[in-house]
Amino acid sequence: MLNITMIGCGAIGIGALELLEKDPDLCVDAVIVPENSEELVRQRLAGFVRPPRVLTALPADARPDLLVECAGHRAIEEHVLPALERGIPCLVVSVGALSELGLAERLEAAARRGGTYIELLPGAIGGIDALSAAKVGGLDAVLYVGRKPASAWKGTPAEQVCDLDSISEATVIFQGSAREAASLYPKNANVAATLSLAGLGLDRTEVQLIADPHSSENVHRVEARGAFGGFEMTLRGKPLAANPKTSALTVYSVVRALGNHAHSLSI
Ligand SMILES: NC(=O)C1=CN([C@@H]2O[C@H](COP(=O)(O)OP(=O)(O)OC[C@H]3O[C@@H](n4cnc5c(N)ncnc54)[C@H](OP(=O)(O)O)[C@@H]3O)[C@@H](O)[C@H]2O)C=CC1
Ligand SMILES: O=C([O-])CC(=O)C(=O)O
Repeated sequence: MLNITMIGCGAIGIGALELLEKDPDLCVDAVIVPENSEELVRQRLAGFVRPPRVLTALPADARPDLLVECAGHRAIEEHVLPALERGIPCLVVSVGALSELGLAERLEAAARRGGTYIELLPGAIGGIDALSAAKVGGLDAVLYVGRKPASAWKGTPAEQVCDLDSISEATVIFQGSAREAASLYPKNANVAATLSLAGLGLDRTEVQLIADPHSSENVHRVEARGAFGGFEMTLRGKPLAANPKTSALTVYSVVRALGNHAHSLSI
């Protein structure tokens, strides 16, 4: 049985914990959350058959088989980097954080020093296997179009581009490189960053972001061309009720990745 520590217990964390309870090969033994939400999370987990311990940091003597991050960019600095240094393998869902200059290299160096590895999860997007395989042969162009309900862009620079409450048509709120997209829209940068890391990098991956008052889904479209040929993919993700900015597929991606580490046959 794999012993897992999870960082963060919000929309993705709770969703994943509910599904993982049914897997006899996995045990989420502890969740790490900020100090001020410790009690609330303990209450949320009270109904679980095997409620994980709620902690604010990984104890010095803890040695989980895997640490899975479902928390946010700050948690990578606070928890993932030190865990890698200690030799604990880490799975990361806040891939957008790796758009920060130098962070990917620091994570890689920490994992090398710890003799372990860090795995970036596909989360809300699919086709990462095909894109990163295509990269081996050489990619010419990658375009990512992210379309979300207008309300999902509240609290972002999209508010300066249009009136999100009154637009009647789908409106392009950003067009540029994945690097610019990540700096302007850090909380929506996970898919763009994942595609960039798998493919052409942050500067050569083109991004278009759309606020769509008629959409109730997070729609991710990817087009790629290269020596392999080409592919076009549209993924229409249902948002999680607990956090509409996050697609439900992200929860399933976490559960799949953990299962793949525990089961004898994986795909
Ligand atoms: N790769 C992908 O495709 C996707 C990635 N994501 C990323 O996944 C992450 C989680 O998303 P989601 O669950 O929807 O977000 P939520 O806001 O619902 O949950 C985040 C949880 O992490 C906790 N947390 C925040 N900072 C820290 C920290 N430093 N240490 C420990 N716990 C912390 C929060 O606690 P508190 O409530 O106290 O702040 C909360 O419990 C986000 O970074 C998001 O950007 C999301 C969607 C897709
Ligand atoms: O659809 C999602 O879950 C999240 C998303 O677009 C992103 O963070 O890039």
